Amino acid sequence: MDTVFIRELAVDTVIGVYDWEREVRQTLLLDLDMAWDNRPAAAGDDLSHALNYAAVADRIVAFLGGSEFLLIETAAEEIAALVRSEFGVPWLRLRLCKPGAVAAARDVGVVIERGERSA
Ligand SMILES: Nc1nc2c(c(=O)[nH]1)N=C([C@H](O)[C@@H](O)CO)CN2
Repeated sequence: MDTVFIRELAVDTVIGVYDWEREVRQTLLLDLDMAWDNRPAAAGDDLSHALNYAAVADRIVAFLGGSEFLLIETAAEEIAALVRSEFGVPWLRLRLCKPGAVAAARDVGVVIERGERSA
């Protein structure tokens, strides 16, 4: 299966378990790989058959930007469910990063895979 991807999508949101984190907005970075058969879009040179990465990115920014999750695990799970249900994506891998959350680390985060990836 082909993929359509998004790299380092930056979204400001309320996220975190500590009291101070409920009072500020922090930037999360998202990498997303989505299984999609790209041949119909290519054959017709037609966006209507493509998985529109701009539409997916806009939806994630709107959803995550308006959310107030405690854990990045929960945010990742909800984003994965939304992308799969609203865009018909059969499989995805989502990496959600919270840069700066651990002072001595460049980055921390989670990676999840959901759905079935056909050959
Ligand atoms: N596995 C996780 N560990 C931690 C999370 C999280 O969302 N998932 N969150 C925090 C705090 O909010 C932290 O980011 C504050 O710096 C700690 N550990």
